Amino acid sequence: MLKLQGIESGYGESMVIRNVNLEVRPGQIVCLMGRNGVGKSTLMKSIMGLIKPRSGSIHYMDADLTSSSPDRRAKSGIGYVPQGREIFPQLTVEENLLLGLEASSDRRKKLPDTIFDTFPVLRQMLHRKGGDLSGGQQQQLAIARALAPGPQLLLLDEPMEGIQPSIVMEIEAIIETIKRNREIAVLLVEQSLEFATSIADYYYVLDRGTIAAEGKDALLSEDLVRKHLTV
Ligand SMILES: Nc1ncnc2c1ncn2[C@@H]1O[C@H](COP(=O)(O)OP(=O)(O)OP(=O)(O)O)[C@@H](O)[C@H]1O
Repeated sequence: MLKLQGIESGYGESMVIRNVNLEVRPGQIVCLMGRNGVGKSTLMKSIMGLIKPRSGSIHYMDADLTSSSPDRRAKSGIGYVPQGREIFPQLTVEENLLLGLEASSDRRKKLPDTIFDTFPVLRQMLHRKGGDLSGGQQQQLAIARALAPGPQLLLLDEPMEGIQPSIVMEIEAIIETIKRNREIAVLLVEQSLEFATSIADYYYVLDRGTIAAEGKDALLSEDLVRKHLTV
């Protein structure tokens, strides 16, 4: 459903992503791994159109999105949770969630009830300001906001970063539920090898902007981990 071919992108003079080919199939959980600074977030932003690739193509569900705006990509059914969450701290939880609906293709105005079944804590906090939530609750809000318009593909950039272990488990459980239902595909940037290898249908290891390894083996070889993943 998502296919990147020969993607090159970067900032100003510096090229960060080089010749990346990557695919996500319907219902798959695909993990993108790699050390800090290798370009994982840059690749996610390129998929979302927040950075314009210098070459290569991005296809999603038979459409060529290579030159499309971020808004068009979101309306095509790609949800995005950036690293650092980027919720609106001055807006209430409800207002943050309603903003997520802007990305729906059918102009839906009402939040789906399933959002609150998945994230019950958000129902209790509907009228609190986003900025007053804990880090873990903000992450849940960011994921809920991305799910509200009903995407078929969810891009999650390090959702477990900087949150307490009990919430990590909740977020892992949400990703596991998504995997069980197979209705949404996920491209997940994940630092925890243990979780990534337990959940991934397919993985890519990025090193200095290129794909250094890929596959579907649940267990990554020690050699590969030492070469491309350990600090
Ligand atoms: N806005 C920017 N302007 C210029 N260079 C940037 C910008 N954002 C990131 N970079 C550079 O691009 C390279 C890749 O960064 P990126 O954030 O994509 O890596 P990452 O793999 O996601 O790392 P991390 O796990 O630390 O988030 C780094 O060298 C970084 O310094």
